[in-house]
Amino acid sequence: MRFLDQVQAAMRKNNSLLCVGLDPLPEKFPPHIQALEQPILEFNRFIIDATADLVCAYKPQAAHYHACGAEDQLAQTIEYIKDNYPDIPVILDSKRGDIGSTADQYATEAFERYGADAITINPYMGIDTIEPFTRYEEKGTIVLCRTSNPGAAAIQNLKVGDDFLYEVIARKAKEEWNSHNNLLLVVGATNPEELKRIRAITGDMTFLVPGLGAQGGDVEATVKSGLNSQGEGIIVNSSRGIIYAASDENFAEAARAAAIELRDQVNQYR
Ligand SMILES: O=C(O)c1cc(=O)[nH]c(=O)n1[C@@H]1O[C@H](COP(=O)(O)O)[C@@H](O)[C@H]1O
Repeated sequence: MRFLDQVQAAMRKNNSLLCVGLDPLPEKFPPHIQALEQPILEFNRFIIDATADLVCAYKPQAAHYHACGAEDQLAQTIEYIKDNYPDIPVILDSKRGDIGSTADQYATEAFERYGADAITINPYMGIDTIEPFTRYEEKGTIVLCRTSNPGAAAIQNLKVGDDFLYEVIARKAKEEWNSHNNLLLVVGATNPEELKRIRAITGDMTFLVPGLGAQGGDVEATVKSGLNSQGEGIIVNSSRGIIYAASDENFAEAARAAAIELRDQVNQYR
């Protein structure tokens, strides 16, 4: 099934626009998990089992695995989701971007080595660096448009003629880069005004919206600015706010409670 169909089916089945980010930091795990041979995999399994009926996607963040040499646990985490919760798509967040021949390798890594259903990429280098991902028609390619971080505006809100740079990206994504109908955009929840402008440019395109929870994005403003005409079109991510809701032996129950709370807050404004 194509990524966009998968994510929409999961949104409807679980009545949820929530994506849980799997951003492991072993020092934040409860001691009994830290002591295990594969702590990241075990931690992720608990989080996944506790939240799989509450989400429309999972998003492992690649640097959190690469930094501690845990690529095998990233692969096993994705395998675990595929084996146990095949209806929930996996977004590999690695924000790739390089010349075409190198991008080919990044696409092979994400989609074939890890079996991810979608990847985040950086569009800075242009169409020939995006195409190696979008040519995997069943997969989702999620392009950074207006990111959630404090420094984003200094670049992404530069004026290009009458438009902001992020608006140029949004327009190109819709009109030039989406020939396989499998492109999405990253738009941070910390910027509801920008989210509204990008929605106006892109029609019903789907966005990955990180920045709620730890980064302080406003749920009501995010949902009201981001929804498409179907009352969907946003995959709302929270990582730390859910997976580190508690760091004692009840961490999985706490993660579940935090996921329910955010899912319900989002649904309240749909
Ligand atoms: O592409 C992303 O996922 C992303 C884009 C963006 O603009 N801002 C952003 O925070 N992210 C990622 O989303 C996650 C947010 O984590 P929390 O702030 O803990 O919810 C991290 O994995 C970030 O790398």
